[in-house]
Amino acid sequence: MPDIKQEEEKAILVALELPGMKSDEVEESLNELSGLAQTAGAEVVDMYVQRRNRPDPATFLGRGKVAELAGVAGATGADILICDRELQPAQQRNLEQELGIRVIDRTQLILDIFACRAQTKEGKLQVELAQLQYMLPRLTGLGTQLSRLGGGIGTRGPGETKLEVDRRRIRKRISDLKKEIEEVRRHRELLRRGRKQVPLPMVALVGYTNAGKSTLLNILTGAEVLAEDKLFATLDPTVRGMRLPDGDRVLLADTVGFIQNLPHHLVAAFRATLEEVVEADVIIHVVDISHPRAASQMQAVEAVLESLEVAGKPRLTVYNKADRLTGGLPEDLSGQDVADAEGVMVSALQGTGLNQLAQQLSVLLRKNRIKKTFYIPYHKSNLMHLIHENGKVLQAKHDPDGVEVLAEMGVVWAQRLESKLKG
Ligand SMILES: Nc1nc2c(ncn2[C@@H]2O[C@H](COP(=O)(O)OP(=O)(O)OP(=O)(O)O)[C@@H](O)[C@H]2O)c(=O)[nH]1
Ligand SMILES: [Mg+2]
Repeated sequence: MPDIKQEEEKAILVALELPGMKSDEVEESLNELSGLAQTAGAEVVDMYVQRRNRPDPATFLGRGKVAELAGVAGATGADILICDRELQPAQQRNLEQELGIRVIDRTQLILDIFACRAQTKEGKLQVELAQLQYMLPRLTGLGTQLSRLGGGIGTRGPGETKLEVDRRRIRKRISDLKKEIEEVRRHRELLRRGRKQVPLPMVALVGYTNAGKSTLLNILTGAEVLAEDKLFATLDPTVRGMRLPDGDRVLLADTVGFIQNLPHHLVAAFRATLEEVVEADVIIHVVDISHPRAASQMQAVEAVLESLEVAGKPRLTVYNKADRLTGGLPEDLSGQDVADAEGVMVSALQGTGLNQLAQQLSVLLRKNRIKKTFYIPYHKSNLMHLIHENGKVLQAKHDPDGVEVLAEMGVVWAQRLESKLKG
């Protein structure tokens, strides 16, 4: 088949170092942006960090830097400038005007990657929704997102009327998309309920993008999820069964990778993809222990887990890519950090440490499953579903007012049931 791929776009990357930021963190974030740009198919021709007290309200970067970049853009034949921070619509427009090339920010870049990678219907709908929501407030005045890319004569953008039509169309599409997503979600909810009939514990693999979650899922379950050295290889959740050494079966769910500075509305858009995490009984946090910024990646993941309100769930930390640890632990991670977290070292690639992983998972599940007797009065018998969905009934004794149930279920659910019985 002929290769019809377009020539790679040439990209210049810029970041601002504002007061209070650490140089090496700005640098690392810029490197990550470079990885994202390459994932999106761009060739990075230059990277800049500018120190400033605050972003220039009109052009984000300072005057001098803008002039310098205009020269660089000409000399390198760059097509696009990517900023490692969310740009105001006006800043974006002004920069484009002054540089004469396309300007986007980290959010748009991530959205672009998501757009290329989403496989399922739900994933695609979510990406489109996030893109439109991002675009809507940016549709203002001269030179809009929809029209300004023409170049040359006639690039002055549509008049207000056309703009209003565009806005209305986009709002309509947004509301249609929301309905469609709701539809798909209901369907997934049914699937999930189906899974709960078989009361298997759900274990969610979470972690920074590229940590090796999909590779781990594949080797543990024999699945064939695309795993590659690109950021955001996985956008759609995959769930597979896995048998633990003691015979227990669990469901293992792969999830979308997290990343630093992932804008809030993006996290919201992908909430559905993260439902597996919210629903999970146990969370496995996969860490790329060979990454120089392993500790700050762990913190970024922690922050997302907190925002999903699942930070308190039973947790296992898996330090992956142990095969690449030739020179000791990454610089920002102390041995103590590793020792403190309940964790296990593995190499998903070479298949080492997997037995310990399975064993620790068994222990964790046992520890967090308890047998307990509840008295459920008939007027609260709707609460029985909590047991049926999240555990099993071992014995039941009826009397005129209710039923005494001996149940085996996860601690989390047992606590929830108890508080509902009291309240
Ligand atoms: N050396 C080494 N490489 C690994 C290991 N596990 C995964 N990788 C590589 O790391 C890269 C990313 O792996 P994935 O499994 O796609 O990572 P992921 O966490 O699913 O990434 P996203 O879906 O993008 O969030 C791939 O090139 C893997 O081959 C490991 O134990 N050792
Ligand atoms: Mg993956």
